[in-house]
Amino acid sequence: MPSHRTRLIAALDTSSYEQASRWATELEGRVDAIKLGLEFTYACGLDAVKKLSARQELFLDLKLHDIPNTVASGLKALAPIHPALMTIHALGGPKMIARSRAMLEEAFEGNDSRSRLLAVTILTSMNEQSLAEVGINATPLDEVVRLGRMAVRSGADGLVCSAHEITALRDALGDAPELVVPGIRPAGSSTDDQKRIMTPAQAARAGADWIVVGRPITRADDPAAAAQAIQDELRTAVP
Ligand SMILES: O=c1ccn([C@@H]2O[C@H](COP(=O)(O)O)[C@@H](O)[C@H]2O)c(=O)[nH]1
Repeated sequence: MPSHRTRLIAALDTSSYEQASRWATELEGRVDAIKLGLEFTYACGLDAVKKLSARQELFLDLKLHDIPNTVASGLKALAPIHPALMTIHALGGPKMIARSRAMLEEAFEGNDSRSRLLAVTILTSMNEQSLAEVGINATPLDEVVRLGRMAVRSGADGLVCSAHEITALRDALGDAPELVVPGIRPAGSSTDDQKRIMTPAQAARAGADWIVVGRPITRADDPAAAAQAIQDELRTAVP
């Protein structure tokens, strides 16, 4: 059983700067980082991302997926925001991942706190059937481990995966890659569009470095209390 602390990231998915700012304020001290993604960034822009992340650690989840030069150049443009974590899609392949990592090393010039590169494996909204729909005839588990090995070998600092794949990824890759885990649902909450889900406690016991929780926090009547309940669950899950 893992002994390290699983940290909580709140996904602030909204197109409203005021709403995101309210959540960030309410959640300060109750979450370990905030995640801003496509909705907020496209609607509010990168200056708003920078402003909102001034007080808290930032996971900038833009899931870049393009040819190697375009993705690496995109990351270079994002580097001045200095997110702790940024995402690209593992399916972009080894050259795209290697160029991205090299670009981050260059942009941060050996700075120990450079942004860390996460490769998204298989989205947690997909199951075996959805993989078959895009022509991948494999289980999510096998596909995540296959992509995870390739991504880490190519330079990813960590992976985005579901909690169901953590044990297999640790067996294959050891403790070093940072595993960031969305698809988290406290017992009894709506699954929404997520398919490969686990509770915060289950993900912590499996060894997640970070869990990502959006709607169970942001749609709660009291987001701060919802986040605190998840932190309490994480703390008691692992002795
Ligand atoms: O495979 C993935 C990759 C990223 N996400 C992101 O995490 C949050 C989850 O939000 P919930 O409201 O808790 O479902 C969301 O921002 C996704 O873009 C993911 O869910 N799965």
